[in-house]
Amino acid sequence: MPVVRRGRPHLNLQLPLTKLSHARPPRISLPLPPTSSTAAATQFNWSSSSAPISAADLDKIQVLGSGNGGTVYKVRHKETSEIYALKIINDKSNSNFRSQLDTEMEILRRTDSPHVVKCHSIFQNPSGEFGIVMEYMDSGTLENVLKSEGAFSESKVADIAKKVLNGLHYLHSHKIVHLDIKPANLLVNSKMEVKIADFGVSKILGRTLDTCNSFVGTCAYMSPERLDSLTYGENYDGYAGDIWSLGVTLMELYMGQFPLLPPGQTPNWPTLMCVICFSELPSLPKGVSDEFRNFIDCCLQKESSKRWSASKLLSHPFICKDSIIKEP
Ligand SMILES: Nc1ncnc2c1ncn2[C@@H]1O[C@H](COP(=O)(O)OP(=O)(O)OP(=O)(O)O)[C@@H](O)[C@H]1O
Repeated sequence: MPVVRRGRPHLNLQLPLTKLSHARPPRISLPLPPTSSTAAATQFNWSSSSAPISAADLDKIQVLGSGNGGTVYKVRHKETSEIYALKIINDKSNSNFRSQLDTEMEILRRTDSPHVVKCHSIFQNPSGEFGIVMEYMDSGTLENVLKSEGAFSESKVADIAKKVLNGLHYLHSHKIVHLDIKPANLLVNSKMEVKIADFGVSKILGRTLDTCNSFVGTCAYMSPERLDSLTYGENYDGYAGDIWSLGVTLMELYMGQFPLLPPGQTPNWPTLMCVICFSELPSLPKGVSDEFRNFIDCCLQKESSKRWSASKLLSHPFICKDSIIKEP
């Protein structure tokens, strides 16, 4: 793969528009079961062992990273020696923050898919901090793998696409929209499993055809209808928004750099807006298969209704063509 990852722009943009802040979103009404009280969040446990995991059961080994939501540690269970990732979140006692945190925890509680990072337990410390005990993904994020190993081959991108699409199909069929699909939110392990993580801005929709109106997520991966609410209106199809973000993500994995801007160009709001909403999108370089090119076209349709759904994309020849592309 000749593409070298050069001058990748910083993608977590700080925008002057309050609507596009990467911070947790404004309060949203969600059709959640009655679990949003602190008592409900105090202790949840999914592990097969009967005893719930709490902070006292875990030794911190190292910090894995920190984001807007909190700090993630690699931890070891004192009794079983099992390794987990523990996300510690301070309850900021802010209703918007708390509402979205409840959603994130509710999604983690509800989901059980090999393509979504597994949550084993959620607890709350007496100090008010929340702890989310997740499966540990030992190769980190796809963003980090890209940084350290460079661009992926087409067949690897197809494999990743299939895994992420399975995860999105699972989420979408459970009426969950992720809203922040990007390499930094896709975790990998040494078995080459790829799992969707970080539901910090996600939503649970009441009905399949519900639309979204939250303006959070990482804007470089946002679809035209999310970026340009003046033209497209305030409501959008969050499912189709996730498919757009997947298309940008897969192009980035193949090209080794953020694909919608020339190498080295720092993304800023007007440039992204021009490229994503008003210009012809940059395409994949020469040499890729027709199936790959067509797959990306199906994801990056500017009109959201023309984008393929996750379930339809799972039958696209790019995903089902193991026999066509062979690793050298
Ligand atoms: N289950 C996990 N296994 C291994 N590493 C993880 C796991 N979850 C998170 N990490 C690491 O911790 C980092 C921080 O994750 P976190 O979800 O808190 O924030 P983020 O995605 O970077 O930011 P934000 O929440 O602001 O979007 C990730 O970038 C990743 O490197």
